[in-house]
Amino acid sequence: MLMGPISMTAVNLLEPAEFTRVFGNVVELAPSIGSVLARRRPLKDVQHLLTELNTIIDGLSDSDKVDILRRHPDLAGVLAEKGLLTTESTAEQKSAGLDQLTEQQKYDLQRMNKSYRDKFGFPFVICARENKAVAILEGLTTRMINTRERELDIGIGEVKKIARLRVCDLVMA
Ligand SMILES: NC(=O)N[C@H]1NC(=O)NC1=O
Repeated sequence: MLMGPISMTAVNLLEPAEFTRVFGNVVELAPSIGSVLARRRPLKDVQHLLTELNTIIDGLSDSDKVDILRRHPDLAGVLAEKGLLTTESTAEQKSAGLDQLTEQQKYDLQRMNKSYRDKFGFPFVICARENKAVAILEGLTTRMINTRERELDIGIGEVKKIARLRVCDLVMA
């Protein structure tokens, strides 16, 4: 069991299965991304790791990108209410103050999340650690009017931001 951030030297030495275990959730519930990343080693530094990770994500087909978005839990959704989020997502949603919403805010967010999913066929994804609850509610309203193609792009951009912060928690700078 690894405790705390690890050095890049250690990252490069991890057995493939161990690497996938450690990096298997930098993209939410997408361990296959971790496995592909394992094969891109040796990695010079954190920046190199992040560049490779972004290249892997950019190289996915549109349908695989949609699949990645669909692995993300709704913000302040049913899974959050039931305490069934991943450890990472729990901390992220908390950092945005999504565990402190008023009943009205929670209702609004859940209703808008549903409209968004109905329109685009994938959930609204935003990097919660870079946004507070009010900004998330505003972002959802603004992004709702975009095209599906644009939202796939923005959503994947947010996945990369989430992944970057998760990587920074795992690896020493
Ligand atoms: N729907 C959505 O954006 N979920 C995510 N965002 C984030 O920062 N962590 C998540 O799980």
